[in-house]
Order: sequence, then C-alpha cells, then structure tokens
Amino acid sequence: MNLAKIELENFRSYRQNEFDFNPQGCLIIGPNGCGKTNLLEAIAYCSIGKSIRFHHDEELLNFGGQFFRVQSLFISDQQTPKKVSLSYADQHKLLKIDELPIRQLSSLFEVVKVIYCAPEDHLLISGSPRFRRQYFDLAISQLYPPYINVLRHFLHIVQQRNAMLKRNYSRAEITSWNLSFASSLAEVWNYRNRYLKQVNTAFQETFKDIFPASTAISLAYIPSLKLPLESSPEEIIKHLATIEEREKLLQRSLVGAHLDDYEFKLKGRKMLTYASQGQKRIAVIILKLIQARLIEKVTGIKPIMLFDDIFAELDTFHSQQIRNCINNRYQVFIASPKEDLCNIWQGYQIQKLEGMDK
Ligand SMILES: Nc1ncnc2c1ncn2[C@@H]1O[C@H](COP(=O)(O)OP(=O)(O)OP(=O)(O)O)[C@@H](O)[C@H]1O
Repeated sequence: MNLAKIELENFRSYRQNEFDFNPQGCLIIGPNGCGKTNLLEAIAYCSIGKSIRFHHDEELLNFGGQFFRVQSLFISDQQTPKKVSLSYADQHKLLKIDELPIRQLSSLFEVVKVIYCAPEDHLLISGSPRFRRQYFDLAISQLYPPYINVLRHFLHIVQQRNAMLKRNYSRAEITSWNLSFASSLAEVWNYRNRYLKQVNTAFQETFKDIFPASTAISLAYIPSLKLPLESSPEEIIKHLATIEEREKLLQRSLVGAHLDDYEFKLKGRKMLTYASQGQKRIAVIILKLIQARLIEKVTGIKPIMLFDDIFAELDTFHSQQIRNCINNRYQVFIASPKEDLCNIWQGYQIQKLEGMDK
C-alpha cells in the first residue's frame, strides 16, 4: 500500500498540516530543524502505532498540546483504500482503521509496512544488544505477525520465573516453569532462526550484483544459552538444570531470548571491531533493503521506505545503487537538508518544508 495523504494535528512540530503524496514517494527538503524527521516519524507512526525513534507518545505531543492526531490514507491498485487514524490524549491512544476502533495496534501490520533508515542505524552494529533485539523483533513481526505474541508470551514467562527465583520454590514449581520457559524459548528461536537464514541468503544472493560488498557480510546469532537455535525444549530444560544453582543465587533467569544478541560479520570477522564506518553504514542499508525484499516476498505487501538523511555519508556509487535498487519498486520518502540529492532522485516529487506554516 502507498501513502497518498497524511494529516497531522499537534504532532511534534506540526500543529495542523496535511501532505499529499504520489505513489513514487517524494524528497523532503528543508533546512536543519524544519521538521523533516518529524514528518517521517509521523508516517512511520501510522504504520506501526508507535514511535520508530523510541519516543514516548507524550513526547510526540506538540509543545503545550493536549492531544495529537495522525490520519493517513493508504491506497493500492489491488485493494480498497484504507484510512488509518491514530490519536492520543490523556495517556490513551486510539487506533481506527476505516473509522472502526481497533484494540490491537499489531492489526496495522496487516495494512502497511514501513522501514526507517537513519544515520544512527550504525548502532545496529556498534550499539547495545537491546537496540539490535528491538530492531530484529520488529522486523520479524513485520514478516510474521504472530511472532509478537509469541515473544510477549515468552517475556511474560521470564517475569513469572524471575518472581519464583526470588523466593523459596518447590521442585514442582521450577519443573513447571522450566517447561513453559523452554517450549516458549524454542518457539521464539524458531522464528528468529527462520529470519536469520533468509537474511544471510539475501546477503549472499539478492544484492550481490547491486552491492558487490554484500556477499562478504553475514549475520550471526549469539544465544545467551549456549545451544543451537534448532534445540528442542528437552535440550533447553537439560541446560537449565546445569545453571539452576547460579540462577537461584542471582534470583533471575540468566539465559533466554531477552538476553540474546546478533553479530554482523565481514568475511567472518566481527564488523564491530574490524569494519570501517562506511562499511558499517553500507551493511545496515543492505540489511534494510533485504528487510524490504523479505516483507514483499513473504507478505506480498510492498513496504514504504523512509530514508532520513542517510545520503550525506555515502559515496556516489552507493547512493546511486540505492536509487537503482528502489527504482519505483517501493514508495520512498527521503529527507535531506541538501537539494543536490535531487540529481540522483530526478523525477521524484519534491516537498519543500522551508518557510512552511508549522
Ligand atoms: N514535541 C514537540 N513539539 C514541538 N516541536 C517539537 C517537538 N519535538 C521536537 N520539536 C521541534 O522539531 C524540530 C526538529 O524537527 P526535525 O528533527 O524533524 O528536524 P529536521 O528537519 O529533521 O532537522 P535536521 O535536518 O537537523 O535533522 C526542532 O525545532 C524541535 O524543537
């Protein structure tokens, strides 16, 4: 689905504004601080129901505003148009799809998918494991919507198991919680493993002609529980028994999907340690393009791509290759303070924000 229109009320720096877009997307050009990123954030908000930049809803309110509303119209050739409205007031959020209130934000994933690329994406390689987990959890749930509930269930079990480890517990209790923990962890691993395999195949094959560096990149999974991702619940339970004393001492679960990590490699070596800044940047952009292709392949939905000022740091070859890769395949919104970007994206609609009434 493509975004045809967005209306903003009291969202970040926008008091009341609306924008119309064509199916190709557009370049959002304007000086620093004029609201380019805020507009991309609003587009993403309508697609995932929360801030793509990890802002709390309260922080999205225009300074002094009591509520905000973002309304979008999505259209596609094959389906009837969809109207998505998200509003927030008094710590309550309301999602409506075609005027009908919807309780589950994850319902949005079935309407539209969005991928956000920003300069800070290098944190996927050099940032915290938590940042990586958040990214991959969202990416996996865009591909397989049931994953969200599988993960939530696992995190709930960890919470309950931790509460048990903080007090005296019986053998029956730990046996029962270990069983739930192991079968739920095996389920989470199954999704993550499936995703990882597809990403690695794509690094090797899908982009080898467009980005020659792609075949040198791979993604590894670093489980906190030193077992292969294909392990059965029985194998996990056996391993839990070996760390029971330590878990009892430290009063919390010491292993699990909530502590696992991902590692980027270049020719088998850790990118974090050995890759240049440019190589890290390219690797994460290829990862996002892979994410787009996988979404398209598995769900049949073409994602909307948001590029927030990523081109300033790239050489001409890679900038041009990204354009070639998008080449009208996806609707794309590109924010930049520099107009010279228009050379690469010739023919795209230009939305100038300078001097607009915000
Ligand atoms: N909740 C808010 N209410 C009102 N204004 C806000 C709010 N949050 C941020 N702003 C304002 O939005 C502006 C920043 O917008 P944004 O990050 O979208 O700019 P930008 O055009 O992407 O800038 P740059 O090119 O520097 O990245 C700042 O002037 C900031 O004060």
